[in-house]
Parts: sequence; structure tokens; C-alpha cells
Amino acid sequence: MVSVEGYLADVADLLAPLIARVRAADPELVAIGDPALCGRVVAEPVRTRIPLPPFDNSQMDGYAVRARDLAGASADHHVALPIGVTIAAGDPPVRHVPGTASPVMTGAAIPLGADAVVPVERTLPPAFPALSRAGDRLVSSDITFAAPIDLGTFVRRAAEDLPEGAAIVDAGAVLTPTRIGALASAGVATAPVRRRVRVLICTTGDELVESGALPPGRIHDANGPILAAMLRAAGADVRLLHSADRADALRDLIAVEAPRTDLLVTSGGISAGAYEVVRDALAPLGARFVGVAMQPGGPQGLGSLQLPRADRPLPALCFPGNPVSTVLSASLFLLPALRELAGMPREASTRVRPLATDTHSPEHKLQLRRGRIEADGSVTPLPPGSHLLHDLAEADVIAQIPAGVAFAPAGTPVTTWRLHA
Ligand SMILES: Nc1nc2c(c(=O)[nH]1)N[C@H]1C(S)=C(S)[C@@H](COP(=O)(O)OP(=O)(O)OC[C@H]3O[C@@H](n4cnc5c(N)ncnc54)[C@H](O)[C@@H]3O)O[C@H]1N2
Ligand code: MOO
Repeated sequence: MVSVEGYLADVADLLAPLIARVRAADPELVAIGDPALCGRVVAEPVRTRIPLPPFDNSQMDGYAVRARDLAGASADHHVALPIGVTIAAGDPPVRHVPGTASPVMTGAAIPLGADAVVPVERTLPPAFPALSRAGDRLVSSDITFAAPIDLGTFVRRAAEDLPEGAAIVDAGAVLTPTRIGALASAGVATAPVRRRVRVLICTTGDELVESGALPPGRIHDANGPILAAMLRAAGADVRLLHSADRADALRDLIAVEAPRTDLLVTSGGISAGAYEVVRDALAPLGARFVGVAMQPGGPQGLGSLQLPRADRPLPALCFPGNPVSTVLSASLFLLPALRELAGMPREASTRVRPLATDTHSPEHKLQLRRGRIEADGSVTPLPPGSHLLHDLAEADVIAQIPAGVAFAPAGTPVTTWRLHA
């Protein structure tokens, strides 16, 4: 039996060339409007070709003025200015006539020559009169001001968010909705993102049925959908296939899929049964199968598969078939690397909590025990069976009881982590 630490090191060696290859791959260009862009990792800096904002514009609905034209205004000494040209958002910039007040709407270009905006509610009357659009001059009415204004008030300056040529996003940044918004505001049509790891998940087991009615002795495939969802959430590009329990069928399937696969993940078929399809198919290609000192998830397999006619070996991780074992194997051995490649924190955050009840554990193995968090913060272990998937789905945390512990009394502090964080 190998230790969890030893096996983690073997997995790291297996995945290192894959990680380097994915990092060095040419970026993919994904359209800004593509729903699959959110969460992708930027491959190279994207610079803005325009300043942001692109031009000086008004922060308020009001009147653009020259501040010096209102220098003498006060509550006792009102200053009236003729209404000048009107500019709405989207109108091209116009020239401000000195000594006038140009009606401007929020987002409209500041008329050239004006240097401050007085919000409409601070003028007399505090609402716009009937105005004509875009460049038409209304000479007939005045607007009155009862206070001076500082230069630049309510003017949103060109480039104050980002100057032309600056990076909107840097290499390695994860594309969040707001970063996608920043790219869009700079007029960027496509983002260069890191290629995702292409994972082929291959379930095995002639007992499996996808959904619907169950013939006697058969069960529904749970591991395929679980693994696909877990790996996609960790940023992988996942394909899910099922192989019949025949070594030649599995090998043929892998050979066909290998050219567009970075990593093979299998579930089931690796322990001590008479029909261990994954073991039988992959051992001759270079995979090795071991017992890892953990429970669940003891049976494990890994290897760089040498496939006939392939130009490079295909790394493979083989997880045990029991659903809870598969989930915890993926959590421990695969998700950290995928998450790191996808710009996410490698590990789930952990917290030490006291056990709520006395707990037995296999003495020489790390036990990963589903648990429910109690109101006082302690954790009640749930039954350990590795087929109890619903229990796993409803558990709050996984509690780690380390190798070397056969019995942990209530109150023993244990490290816990959330599966669904
Ligand atoms: N004599 C021994 N028997 C077993 C040992 C052992 O050491 N000696 N280890 C047990 C442990 S621990 C585990 S875990 C399993 C691992 O076995 P396999 O990886 O070979 O998995 P299978 O036998 O194919 O399946 C195990 C179990 O899981 C169900 N299963 C498989 N795939 C799916 C799926 N996609 N969705 C839902 N359920 C699935 C399958 O029907 C079996 O019930 O071996 C123990 N036996
Ligand atoms: O390792 Mo098995 O994973 O105990 O059920």
C-alpha cells in the first residue's frame, strides 16, 4: 500500500508535462458575447486601443458652462446665462459658446470650451425648459445660477479609467463578468484565453444505464455526470463516454479519442474482481494499479499510456467505481491541478472542527468522512459506505481522520473542507 503523500507526488509527476503543454499552447480567441467566456483564463495582456472614457463627458443632466462665467454667482447675486447648444448622449461634440449654458445630458460629450457641469436641479428653474437637440441654439431663454462652480465639476475625464494602450486585463487573469464588461467597453471583440485541459471521462461497467427504467441487476450511471460536472467546474473541457466491459473495446475507444484528449479519467474496473476492464485494458499500455492508504478511494491507477501510432503518451488517472470513492479521488488527485490551470485557488479552504461523536477509523489509512456541521460548529460523521452518494450530496464537509488514528473520541479536532465550495 502506498501513502497518500507518495501517490500525490506520483500524480504530480504524471500531470507536470500536461500542465506545461497546456500553458504553452496557442491561445484560443473567444468572442466577448460567448456565454462560455466567463471563467476562462486570459492568455496574454489585452490592451485598450482607445482611452476610457473615450472623451470628456457629463456626469449629470445639467448645463455645461465655463466656470469663470459663474464666478460672481451667489444666493444674493444670481447670474443668468442664455441657453446654448443642447447635447444628448451620442451626439457628436460641439463647440461651447462662451457666456452661455449648454444643456448636457449624462454621458454627453462636454461641449468644447466648457469646463464644468451644473446639475439641472441646482439651477433656476430646476428643470429643463423645452429644448431642441444637437446644435440648435435657443436664444430666447436664459437659465439662472445662484452659486459659483469649481473647474471640472461633474466632468468625467477622457482616459481617467484607463489610458490608451494600457492593459485592460493581464495574462493569468480570470475573466469575471466585470472584466468582460471592461473589455467590451474598450470595443474588444474577442479575448485570447488559455486553452482548457481536454479531459476524456470514460465510465465502465456493464451494469450501467444512463437513465429511465432499470432492467434487473442494473444501476444508473452516477459517476459520469458527477465527474463531468466537477471537472467542468474546475475549468476543464470535458467529454464523457462509456465503454463496454471489454478491454479491446476500451482500448479502441481510447485510441480513437486520444488525438483530441490531454488526459484520460476512468471510473471503475480497477480492483480485485474477475472483470476489471480498466486494469486489463490499460496495464499493458503502461498504467499501474495500486492501493493507496485512504478510505474511501483505496484502489487507484495511473500511467502515461503508450498508444500505438500516437505521437505522445496519454496520461491517465483511473478512479475506483464506488461513487463516493470516485468523487473523493477526483477531489484529492485531480481537481487541484485543474483549478490551478483555470486560475482558481488550488485547494478548498480547510477549517478545524471538533468531532461531535466518538468515531472509529481504519488505523493505517487516511479516512475522508462525510460530515454534518452542528449548530455549535462541531461535525457529526455520517456512515462511511462508499456507495452512499445521497449522503455525500447532502453532507456539509469532508472530515479528515489521519492515518495512525483508530479511534477519535468526541471533541477531537479534525481538519474539514467543503466539497461544494
Ligand atoms: N475483493 C475486493 N473487492 C473490492 C476491493 C478489494 O480491495 N478487494 N475494493 C473495494 C473498493 S474499496 C472499491 S472502491 C471498489 C473499487 O472497484 P472498481 O474500481 O473495480 O469498481 P467497480 O467494481 O467497477 O465498481 C464498484 C462499485 O461502483 C459501482 N459503479 C461503478 N461505476 C459506476 C458509475 N459510473 N455510476 C454509479 N456506480 C458505479 C459499481 O456498480 C459497483 O457497485 O472495489 C471494492 N471491491
Ligand atoms: O476505496 Mo473504496 O473506495 O473504500 O469504497
